[in-house]
Amino acid sequence: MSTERGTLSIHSENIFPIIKKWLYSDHDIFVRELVSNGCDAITKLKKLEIMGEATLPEDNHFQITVTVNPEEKTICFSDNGIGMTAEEVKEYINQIAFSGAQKFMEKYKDKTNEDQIIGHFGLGFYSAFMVAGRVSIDTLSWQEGAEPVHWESDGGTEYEMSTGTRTERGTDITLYLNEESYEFSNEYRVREIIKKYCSFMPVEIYFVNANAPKEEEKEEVIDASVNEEGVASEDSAEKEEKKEKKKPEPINNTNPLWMKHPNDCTEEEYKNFYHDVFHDYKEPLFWIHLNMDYPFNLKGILYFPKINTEYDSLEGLIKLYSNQVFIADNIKEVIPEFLMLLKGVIDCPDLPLNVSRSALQNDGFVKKISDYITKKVADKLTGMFKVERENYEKFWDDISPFIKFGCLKDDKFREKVKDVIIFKNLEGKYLTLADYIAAKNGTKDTEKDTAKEAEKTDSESEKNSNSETDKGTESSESKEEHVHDEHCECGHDHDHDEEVTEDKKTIVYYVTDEKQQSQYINMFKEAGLDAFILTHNIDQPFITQLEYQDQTIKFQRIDADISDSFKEETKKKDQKVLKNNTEAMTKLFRKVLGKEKLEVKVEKLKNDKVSSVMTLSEESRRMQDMMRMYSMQDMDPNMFGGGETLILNANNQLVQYIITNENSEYTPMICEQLYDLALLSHKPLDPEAMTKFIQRSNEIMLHLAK
Ligand SMILES: Nc1ncnc2c1ncn2[C@@H]1O[C@H](COP(=O)(O)OP(=O)(O)OP(=O)(O)O)[C@@H](O)[C@H]1O
Repeated sequence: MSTERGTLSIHSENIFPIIKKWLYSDHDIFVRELVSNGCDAITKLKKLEIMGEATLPEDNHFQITVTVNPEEKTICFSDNGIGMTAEEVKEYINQIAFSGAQKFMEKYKDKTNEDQIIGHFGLGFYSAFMVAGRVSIDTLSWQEGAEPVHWESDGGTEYEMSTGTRTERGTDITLYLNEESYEFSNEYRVREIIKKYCSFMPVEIYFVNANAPKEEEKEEVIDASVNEEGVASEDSAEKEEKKEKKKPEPINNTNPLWMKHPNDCTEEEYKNFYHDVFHDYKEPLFWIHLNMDYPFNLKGILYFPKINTEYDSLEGLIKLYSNQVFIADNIKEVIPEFLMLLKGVIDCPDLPLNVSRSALQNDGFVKKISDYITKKVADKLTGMFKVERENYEKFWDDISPFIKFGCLKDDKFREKVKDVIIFKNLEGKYLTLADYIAAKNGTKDTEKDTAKEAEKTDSESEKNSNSETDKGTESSESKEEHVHDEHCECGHDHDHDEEVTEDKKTIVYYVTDEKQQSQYINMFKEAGLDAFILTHNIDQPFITQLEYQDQTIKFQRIDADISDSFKEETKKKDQKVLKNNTEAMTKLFRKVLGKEKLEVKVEKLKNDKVSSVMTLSEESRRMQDMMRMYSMQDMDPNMFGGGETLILNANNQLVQYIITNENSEYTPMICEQLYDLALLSHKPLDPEAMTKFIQRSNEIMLHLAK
């Protein structure tokens, strides 16, 4: 073939700077594009062989080799795939590749947000010009009698084509790097990029540094130094064996775990894969192997990481692949937001990744994928609740933040998991809300209902709780919704549209800080009452949602009020005395403490060891919490009604003392101490109050010593 020069079929001379600008943020993507092209070329030839059109030599071994040459500042992508004839180079490179690039540019030139281009897919071969001033192709088609072709272009609109020198089937793409892109001839940089994008590509990838000393040379150097010291060199058999061992290894894993059938994967493999991919030294709690081929193709593994510690950020990592080619991390259009707390891989070859993110948001197909993933996670959880309750409870503290987050974010998910949400009680046992209400109301019927319901939901989910192969999801979903319509998870016999007045609501008590609220916890235990431990930040919005969903329940922190169970039954006569005492003590405490608005109440509590208790109404506390969250501390919490009440126990000796000795010299000191003690078991004292409390405590001891 004589040398042929031509003009590429693009109309804009300025295409390069524009494309470079667009791709500035991730220049390294050209590696993925060129390795993928090699992969495609090999896949095409494999297909031809299967179809009986191509015959390959017996020792054929498909592979891609990436060679960097730091001295010459080049990087070369070599494959032994289908190759191209001169005609094909003209068609595929001169026309298709360049027109693809032009289309890309036309589509995005007016967009100002780089984020809108997802993964920059569809740029292919052209992306080489992002980093190279000159690119050459050396290719030999698989077809018999084909002539090798050499093509090159310096990134303008001109190209040159001539007969090449390649003697083996396949294609070499050589990039002569721009000065600002020399990093891409650095071994470690390129290894890192290949690792990022190509770790799981389906063809073996080898890496070569053309400037590194050859293995034999290295060995000779070692041998020479050993001999100088008079040590006998190894015999040739041993050398051969070593050479065998040193055979180059591919740098990728062509058969990642998610591509295997779930039944063929061992627990150890799942764990190893997790450690390798996510570099998390902790063990994952459990995982879901997604394996679906109808109505869309999706494979993947989702891991539930251990996220219990306060210091861990609640941020997961979901890697998205298309046919084993890495696309991007955490694409929130595909993965439901609340599942971003998980770690995992999703491989979905059908995803339309060459469109903008905003288009993905409205893409029905993407929505289906997202729904499918949500459903699988919900199925796994309901399955575990039913079949592996012990494990489920063991993992609960770790997984509950993300489940609650999911309930807040996703109605469908909440519908599916609402009956398998459990709460730790004061004894450290895990109950559902229905269990708690049933125990409180003295009925056990609802427990049966919940179990039945979970059973129904579960029987529709896959049998194998760790691995599922799915064939359509629609029918089971609609059935599930039907089940939930019939039963209400709250455990009440009622119509949900009915307005329930505040006093008729079932109160669900909870603790937010076991140490701080220990005095109340003890009182609760003594009175045979139960409460849930809800210590996570997410719990507050979560219980607000539960109350909204079920108007018959009301969550109340255990220090919000003094339950009737703590009080002695009082006769009419006693009540009058208590009322008078309350009036007197209110006056006294307001005066001593200088708190004009302080609410004081004298009650007869069963436990006479308890002297004073502080309560803060649930509404006021939630309001204060909210103000704290939005940094509105400067506002006066009393503007929402204060809500703090000091309860004095008329059965306690100390309280009796101040009631009968209002004018004693010790009374003011005792009042202050009782107030601080009550406050202490309710919330931490501010620094000034704490200093005073310590001083006063010392004074009291001094009085004792005298
Ligand atoms: N290594 C190769 N071996 C054989 N043919 C190749 C090779 N690289 C590119 N081609 C041919 O050039 C064409 C254009 O490549 P290009 O990468 O621009 O687009 P693409 O691979 O078709 O799509 P994509 O944009 O998804 O990468 C390919 O379709 C293929 O026919």
